[in-house]
Amino acid sequence: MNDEICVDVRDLGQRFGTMPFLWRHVTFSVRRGQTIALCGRSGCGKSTLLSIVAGWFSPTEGEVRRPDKARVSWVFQNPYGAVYRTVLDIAAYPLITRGWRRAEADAEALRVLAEFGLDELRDRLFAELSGGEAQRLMLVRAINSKPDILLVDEPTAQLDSKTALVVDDKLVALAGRGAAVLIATHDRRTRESCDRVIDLDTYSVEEGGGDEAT
Ligand SMILES: Nc1ncnc2c1ncn2[C@@H]1O[C@H](COP(=O)(O)OP(=O)(O)OP(=O)(O)O)[C@@H](O)[C@H]1O
Repeated sequence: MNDEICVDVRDLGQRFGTMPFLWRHVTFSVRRGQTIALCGRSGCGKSTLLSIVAGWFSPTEGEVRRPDKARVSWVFQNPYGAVYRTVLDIAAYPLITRGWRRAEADAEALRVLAEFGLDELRDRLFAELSGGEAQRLMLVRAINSKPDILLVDEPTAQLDSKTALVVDDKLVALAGRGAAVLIATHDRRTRESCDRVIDLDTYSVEEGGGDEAT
């Protein structure tokens, strides 16, 4: 696995209208294999930064560089769409779009669903899932799209602590398979599982996860 830079954030600043800047001069890069936690109080702009990295809108200042053809996948707090499709359909879909045959895609999707404790829900409609189940399903879908860059917003917010640990482990494992992973989180354990913590409140960077950056 190479350690190519997948996300290169240079001197980023964001404000909405005449509001004060959420943050300015934010600079960091994420290599394949790295996990980064974005932290800070509610409203400090974690989701906004993820959206800019995803390319959904241009920042007020600075730029985000990504390698050409990098595959970006995201798991956001409120997953829209797919409400009347089944769990298995949603999990298998990214494999089918990558050229897998239906039966093989279903088998692989079921395998990953089982890792997240969701295989018994295979025939449920998305609309019938709890918040935590829906969040985990969107994570399975993102993993099955084999992203170079995975952006995740509050992956453990709606989960019990045991399930949250499983999700933290999966995110680290995905990075281990060569993805650059950025996670917006309030969860101390998620933060501790990451290689680096970026605190958007104070805008500071801490290597090695763990203690709160001050
Ligand atoms: N398109 C927009 N127009 C105006 N204001 C916005 C827009 N998007 C976000 N904001 C504001 O920018 C601030 C940062 O929002 P954001 O959702 O990024 O915060 P967050 O750190 O992810 O919060 P939380 O931890 O509660 O999810 C908030 O005050 C929000 O209301």
